[in-house]
Amino acid sequence: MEFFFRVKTVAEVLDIISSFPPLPEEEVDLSEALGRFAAGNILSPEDLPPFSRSTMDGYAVRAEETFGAREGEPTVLKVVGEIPMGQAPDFSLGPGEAARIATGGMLPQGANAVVMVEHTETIGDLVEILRPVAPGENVLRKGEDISQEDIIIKGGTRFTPALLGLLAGVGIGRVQVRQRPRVAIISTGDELVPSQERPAPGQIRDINTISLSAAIMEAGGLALPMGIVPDDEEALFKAVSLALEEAEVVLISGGSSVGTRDYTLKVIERLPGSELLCHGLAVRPGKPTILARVGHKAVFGLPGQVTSALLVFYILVRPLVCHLQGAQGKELFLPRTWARVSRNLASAMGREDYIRAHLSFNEDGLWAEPIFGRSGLLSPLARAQGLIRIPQNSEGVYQGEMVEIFLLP
Ligand SMILES: Nc1nc2c(c(=O)[nH]1)N[C@H]1C(S)=C(S)[C@@H](COP(=O)(O)OP(=O)(O)OC[C@H]3O[C@@H](n4cnc5c(N)ncnc54)[C@H](O)[C@@H]3O)O[C@H]1N2
Ligand code: MOO
Repeated sequence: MEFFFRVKTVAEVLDIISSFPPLPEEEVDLSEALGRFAAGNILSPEDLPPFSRSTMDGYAVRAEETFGAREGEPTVLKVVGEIPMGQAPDFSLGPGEAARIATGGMLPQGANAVVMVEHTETIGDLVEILRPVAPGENVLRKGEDISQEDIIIKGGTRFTPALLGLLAGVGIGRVQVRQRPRVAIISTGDELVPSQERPAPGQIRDINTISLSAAIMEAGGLALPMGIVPDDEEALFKAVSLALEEAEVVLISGGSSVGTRDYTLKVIERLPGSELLCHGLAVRPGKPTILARVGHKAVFGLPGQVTSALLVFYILVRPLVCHLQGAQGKELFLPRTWARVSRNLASAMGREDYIRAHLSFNEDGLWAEPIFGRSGLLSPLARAQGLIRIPQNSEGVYQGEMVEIFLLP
C-alpha cells in the first residue's frame, strides 16, 4: 500500500500556496468591499475633515484670550454671531470676540479653540469664559483624521468597516479588489446523504459541504457545493473535472487517506497536467492532506473527518483563498494572539499541532483551556474560540506557558 510519501511541513505548503497567481482585479462599490482586499495602496484625494470643526457645543474663541480665565475672574468676550451647521461662517473672529458653535460646526477664521458651553455664562451679547482652553482644544483640525496624499489602506489589506468609512469620508466610492475565488466542494463517501435527508442505518448526513461552504464565504470566496460523490473512481474523476471547469480551487472532502476506497489521490494524479505538491502534511489533525496543481488551479484532498477538514481549511485553504484575492502578510491568516495555556500539552517533534481551545480572561490575562476530542467529533471545535498552535520544533508546552492562538471565525 502506498503511504504518505511526501510529508510536507505547513510552512513548505504555505510557500507553495504563495506561488499560485492572484486573480484578476475588478472594481466594486464600497458597499461590496467589506472583507475583500485592496488591490493596491489607496491615497486620500483630500483632507478629512475638510475644515477645522468643533467637537463640542460652545463658543469658538482665540485660545490665548482665555488664558488665566476662572470663575470670579472670567474672560469676557463679545458674541459676534452663531455658526450655522452645514455652512461656512461668513465672518472671521477678531480680538475680544467669540461665536456660538455646535458640535461639528466649522471654525471661523481667527478662532483656534472652543470653550464648552458649560464653562461659560452669557450676559446679553457678551459671554464670560470661566475656564481657559489651549489652542486646538475641542477642535478636530482640518486633515487630522486623514491628510491629502496619506495612505488610507495598503495593498493586500482587508477592508474593514472603519476603513470603508474613511474612504467614504474622502469621497472614494469605488475600489479595486481582486475577484473572489470560486471554491468547489465535493463530498465523497458511500455513507453520506444530503443533510436534509434522513440517513438509513450506516449512513450519516453530509456535514463538510455546509461547514466548508461557510468557511469559504467567511474567507471571501464563492462556495460552489458540487454534491456528494460515491466511492467510485470514475464518478470522482468526472466530478473533479467538472469542478475544475467552474472553480479556481477544488476541495475534495474525504477519501484522502490510504484505504482501499480512497480514490482522491488516484483521481488527482489522473487529471491532465496535474502536479502533486503534497501528500501528507506534518500536522495533527490533518495528516492525510493532499494538494495538487492543475494549470493555475489548486485541488485539495481534505481529510474527511469533520474537524480535520475544517482545521486544514483554516491552516492552508483559507490562506490560499485570501492569497488569490491579493491578501498579503498577516492578512493571509486567521487573526492571532497569545494566551497562557491552562495545562501541560505534549506534542511530537516534527509536526505542528492545532488544539481547540476555550479562551477566557482572568487577572493574568488571556487563558487557553484545551478542549480535547477526536477529529471525528465536531462539537469540541464548535465550542472553541481559538486554536492553540504548537510549533513543529516543540515537544509540548507547560501549564502557564504562553502559546500562539489563532482566533476562530
Ligand atoms: N490506516 C490508516 N487509517 C487512517 C489514517 C491513517 O494514517 N492510517 N488516517 C486517519 C485520519 S487521521 C483521517 S483524518 C482519516 C482521513 O480519511 P479520509 O480523508 O480518507 O476520509 P474518509 O475515510 O472518507 O472519512 C473519514 C471520516 O469522516 C467522515 N466523513 C467524511 N466526509 C464527511 C462529510 N462530508 N460529512 C460528515 N462526515 C464525513 C466519514 O464518514 C469517516 O467517518 O483517515 C484515518 N484513517
Ligand atoms: O489527521 Mo486526522 O486528520 O487526525 O483526523
